[in-house]
Amino acid sequence: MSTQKYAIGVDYGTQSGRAVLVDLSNGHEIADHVTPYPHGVIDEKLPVSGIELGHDWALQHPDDYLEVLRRSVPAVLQASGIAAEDVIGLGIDFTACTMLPVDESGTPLCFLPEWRDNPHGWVKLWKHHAAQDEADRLNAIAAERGEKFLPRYGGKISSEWMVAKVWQILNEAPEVYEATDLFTEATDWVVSQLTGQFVRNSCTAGYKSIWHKREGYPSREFFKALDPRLENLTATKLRGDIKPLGSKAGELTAKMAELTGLKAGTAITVGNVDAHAAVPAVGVVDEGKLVMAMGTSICHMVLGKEEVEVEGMCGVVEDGIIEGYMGYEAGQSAVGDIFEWFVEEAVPAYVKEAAEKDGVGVHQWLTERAAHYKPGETGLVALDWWNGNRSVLVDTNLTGVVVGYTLLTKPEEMYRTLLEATAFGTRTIIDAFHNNGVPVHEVYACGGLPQKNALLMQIYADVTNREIKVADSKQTPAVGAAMFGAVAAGAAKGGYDSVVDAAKAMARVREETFKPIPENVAVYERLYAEYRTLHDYFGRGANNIMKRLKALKKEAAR
Ligand SMILES: Nc1ncnc2c1ncn2[C@@H]1O[C@H](COP(=O)(O)OP(=O)(O)O)[C@@H](O)[C@H]1O
Ligand SMILES: O=C(CO)[C@@H](O)[C@@H](O)COP(=O)(O)O
Repeated sequence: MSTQKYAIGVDYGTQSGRAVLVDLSNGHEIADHVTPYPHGVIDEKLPVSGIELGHDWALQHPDDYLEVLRRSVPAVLQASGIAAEDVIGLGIDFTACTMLPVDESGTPLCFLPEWRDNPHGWVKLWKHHAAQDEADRLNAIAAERGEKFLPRYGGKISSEWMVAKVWQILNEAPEVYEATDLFTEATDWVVSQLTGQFVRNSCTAGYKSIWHKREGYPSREFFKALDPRLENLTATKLRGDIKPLGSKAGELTAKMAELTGLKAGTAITVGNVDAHAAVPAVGVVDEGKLVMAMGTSICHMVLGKEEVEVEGMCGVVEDGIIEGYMGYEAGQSAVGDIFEWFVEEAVPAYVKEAAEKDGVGVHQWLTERAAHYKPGETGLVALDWWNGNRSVLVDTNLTGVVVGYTLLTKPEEMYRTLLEATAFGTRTIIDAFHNNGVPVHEVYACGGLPQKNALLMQIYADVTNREIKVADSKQTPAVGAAMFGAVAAGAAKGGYDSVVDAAKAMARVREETFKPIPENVAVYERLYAEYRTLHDYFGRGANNIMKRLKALKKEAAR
């Protein structure tokens, strides 16, 4: 056994899961391994039965999560050559609210033949948006009752979150609701598979299940007002101990030790959310610094001392990110996903052929050409609502808009416009925090996008007029998860006693930063004003055309 100690972080993203083995003395990533989910995002048909899913559905297969443990954990152990006894802790982070129904033995209902062909027996992925009716009703009832929790969630509970999703199950498949012993976040379920015991984590409970450190869940009366059948939800199907981030959920079972190659008894920390785990991994453990986890979507995280109200934020949770601070979260529900839509669905054949001929990906081909344009030169501006608007409008029924097309518009101009639109979405969020008592002085970026697209990052620096520091890590959330794993192991075992200590030793950002270019900032101020006009016009009820179009579409599909 060496004195040098390590931890493993496993990051469960939207398309894949990845394990990273991290040196606890300096945060260096010794080995990483990605397992694409065999079933990916299930949004058209159920596996096996081929049963068609409704509009706005997004499911996953829980065995895909175990597959990541089966493949990626042994792979990082093997690649690193580190002895299993020197890996003292493991932490996971996940997309959220990604939830599933399980029976008394903790088995996902979709594993059981009697529920396999019912879409409600499966994991509902964070971006499952088919519980909007329930979310709308929940928000109306909470507002009418003057529920104190509502302002903590920016005035609206999202259809992506636990209660809306549970209520959808109850409404559409009461038999599945009945057969469910627990509704659990996927992050808590995977931890329970590792340790053999079920504990919830305070982060997802706080941000996604309306739980409060001092006040607990909303009252039974509130749930009864939603639906009498939900009156006892929190004491029954949402029951379970809720432990703070970094605490030990349990130890690795012998069965899981065999499956992963780790030692039985390795400390396993409670589950965490991907974006939240990334915050200490870039060294942010105090106020004024906003962290963007940039991938298919963006989560924006910032710490504060006071609890204040910010329009449309996803939530403020005490100790929700770092102990001793109010953790604020906001987000954009599609960013990389919009660029991917463009590349997959809207690019002419000549672009794909040219990219192939040049031996580069379509994103890169478009980006190289888009970089030749100055801000404003495309004559275009867009609203980034391809997957609704998470912050600050909190409305999944909003859709995308591009203004300014002409017969001369080029694909690279459209691509640049989409990059800019997402930057304007982020600017709206930063302004909402900064102008309402949660100052944002510095911006940090992590996730896949900062590594993939420097033009995008420069646009973000120019649009937000803030310098952006980028994580010096390919897998920031996983490194954060490993840090929490090291905290669960504790300093006596070679880990850390707090995540602040872990961050001091292990967090890293690159030296090179993206600095705002004054002449770009000036033009983007003007373009941003145009964006805000469109944003308020289409997003705040002056013209509900997006909703009318969606309603027509639904009617036509019937
Ligand atoms: N060169 C690029 N420029 C901009 N976006 C890109 C580029 N290459 C891939 N993407 C986008 O990156 C997203 C994936 O980001 P990543 O951080 O790897 O995933 P995840 O959010 O699942 O963790 C996809 O939505 C894809 O469209
Ligand atoms: O909503 C949250 C966190 O609160 C994320 O899990 C969700 O946006 C998915 O993130 P990714 O785009 O997969 O990184």
